[in-house]
Amino acid sequence: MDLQLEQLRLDIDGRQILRDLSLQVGTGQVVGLIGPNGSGKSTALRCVYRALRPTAGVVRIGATDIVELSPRESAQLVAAVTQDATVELDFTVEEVIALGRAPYLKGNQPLSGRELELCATAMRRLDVAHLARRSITTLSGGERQRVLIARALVQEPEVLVLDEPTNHLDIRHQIELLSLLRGLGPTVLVVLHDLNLAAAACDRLGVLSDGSVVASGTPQSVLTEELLAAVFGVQASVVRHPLTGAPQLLYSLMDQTVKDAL
Ligand SMILES: Nc1ncnc2c1ncn2[C@@H]1O[C@H](COP(=O)(O)OP(=O)(O)OP(=O)(O)O)[C@@H](O)[C@H]1O
Repeated sequence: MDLQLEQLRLDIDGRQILRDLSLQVGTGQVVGLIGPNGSGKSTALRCVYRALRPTAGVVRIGATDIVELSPRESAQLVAAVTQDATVELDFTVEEVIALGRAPYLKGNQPLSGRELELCATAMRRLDVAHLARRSITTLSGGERQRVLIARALVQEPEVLVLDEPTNHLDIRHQIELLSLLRGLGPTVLVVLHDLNLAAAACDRLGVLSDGSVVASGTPQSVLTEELLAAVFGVQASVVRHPLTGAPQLLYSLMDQTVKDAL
């Protein structure tokens, strides 16, 4: 199903954090949300997984306004991998991943054979099968991140939102994760800071600045030297990846000549 953010506005303590934010993610597409620190990326995602209710505007999945859904219905449609997910309880990795099925289970109903296979497949895809019996509290940041993504996959959502999922991951796992997102099935909205990885992994990008989408489209159309200067305040040269043709950015460190040019 497609995901639509329609004219979202969010005010906190009299300050507009999101202003008329509109963005569309087509069914099965991977759309990257990029923008400087504090531009509203995490806040926009929070509106999608209902941690925040916008002051105005609508988030739709297919034809459904998500505020009309029960928490269980919503958890069947949207899975979120967030920065602030805390897993303090002393659960094993396989128990944490199995929790992804909670929106479908009643009471203490055990997982079916199909659900156990789903968990095993997600563990293999995220390279955490060897950690199955370990306590989640003993994992490294990157291992833990991969477990939380496996749990989100097990949820079989229509829409998957991820907030900087490559944080903590080494470069191999960053590339593996972003490659995985592309063939996954659900509609994906992902916040990324690494613009080169965003260009490689996403069908489209939405650029946030000061709570609004200031540009959206293919990475090629969005990642221009002018936009990078105007929105991020950096001077970058845009070249083509020699194998894929995706835009890739080469940055210059800021000496006075560069600062003067911006
Ligand atoms: N609960 C809150 N109370 C007050 N201000 C908030 C709250 N949540 C977010 N903000 C402010 O809203 C703005 C957008 O925050 P948000 O976390 O969405 O930005 P971001 O684009 O995800 O930033 P980053 O790249 O640094 O993670 C920031 O200025 C932040 O300080």
